[in-house]
Amino acid sequence: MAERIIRTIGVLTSGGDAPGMNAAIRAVVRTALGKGVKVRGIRKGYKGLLNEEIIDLDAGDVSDIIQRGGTILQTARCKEMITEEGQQKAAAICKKYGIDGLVVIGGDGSFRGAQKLAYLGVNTIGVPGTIDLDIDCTEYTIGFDTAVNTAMEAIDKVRDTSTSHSRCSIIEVMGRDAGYLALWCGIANGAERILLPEEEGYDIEDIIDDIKESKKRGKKNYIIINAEGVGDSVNLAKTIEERTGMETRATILGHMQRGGSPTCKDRVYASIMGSMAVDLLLEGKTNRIVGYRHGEYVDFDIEEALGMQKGIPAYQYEISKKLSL
Ligand SMILES: Nc1ncnc2c1ncn2[C@@H]1O[C@H](COP(=O)(O)OP(=O)(O)OP(=O)(O)O)[C@@H](O)[C@H]1O
Ligand SMILES: O=P(O)(O)OC[C@H]1O[C@](O)(CO)[C@@H](O)[C@@H]1O
Ligand SMILES: [Mg+2]
Repeated sequence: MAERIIRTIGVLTSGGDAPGMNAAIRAVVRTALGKGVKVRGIRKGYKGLLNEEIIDLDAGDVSDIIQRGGTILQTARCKEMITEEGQQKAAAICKKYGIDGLVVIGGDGSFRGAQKLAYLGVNTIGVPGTIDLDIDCTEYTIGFDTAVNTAMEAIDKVRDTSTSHSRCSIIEVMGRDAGYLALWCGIANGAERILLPEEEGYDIEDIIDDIKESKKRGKKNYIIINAEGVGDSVNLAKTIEERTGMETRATILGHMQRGGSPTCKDRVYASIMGSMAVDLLLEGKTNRIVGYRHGEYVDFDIEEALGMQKGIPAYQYEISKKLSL
């Protein structure tokens, strides 16, 4: 591919924040500056781009942020960016500010926006930053490791009190459309059940029979990890208590899962991916996302990346069931 001259790179974070986004921003800024390229930070994702909330970023602006959760640039969800007019306005603003390369740190939705900008002539590279782990072309997304560890630790705590009271606990983890957090917590916390948005409903009778059986076997608790996309944890708790006689509580972990200092893994992967995004732009690439596959950092065409459907690995799900006796 022919080299493109990139003089200014813009960077934004979009969609739900994810621990490690700051490490990625830092890597973009310092890699670009190291190559003599100017960096502009765009606040609040596409919303900030459309409102021209654009600042210059220097090496010092990203000091002391690698260990911080959230995103110093802030983030947003922006309906206007989904419209053609919004996309054209966004591309025109990039041109106005001399942004000839843009690094978009976010999830699948954010990449759709990046793709539209690429079609409108702004060179874009996506860096996967989402706690949902729901981008098929990459085995890793920034933030998942921190979020899953945060959820796991919280669930351990709920289990302590659940066991003490011989209760059933339904613990709702994030994931509107993606069940990876639920699956991993289910395995890591040794849950009796995992309810996933990828499945078509669940069999309440089977759960009730299983709880009754487990009570007979003398089990001291019954842990159900429920993904946000399945939801309705409070009503499910009421039904279970009424039908089994086992005291049941629902705990919705909520946004605490998205915060906190990133793990080592999130910091390191974010640093490498952020840096690689700049290298790809400088190599003349556009409309691509960075990924991690089979032990290597790779890049994919956005179209191809978003075309892949990420399902829950059936074998892993089966194992979670086998282990939850
Ligand atoms: N089809 C689309 N075309 C253009 N822009 C889009 C499109 N879909 C989403 N976006 C933009 O990307 C933003 C973020 O998308 P979304 O809310 O799906 O989060 P995400 O990037 O998938 O992250 P996460 O799922 O981790 O929260 C949207 O608010 C919107 O501005
Ligand atoms: O914070 P919001 O906008 O309610 O978004 C919640 C959604 O974002 C995610 O946390 C991903 O960022 C999903 O797991 C969740 O469904
Ligand atoms: Mg998403």
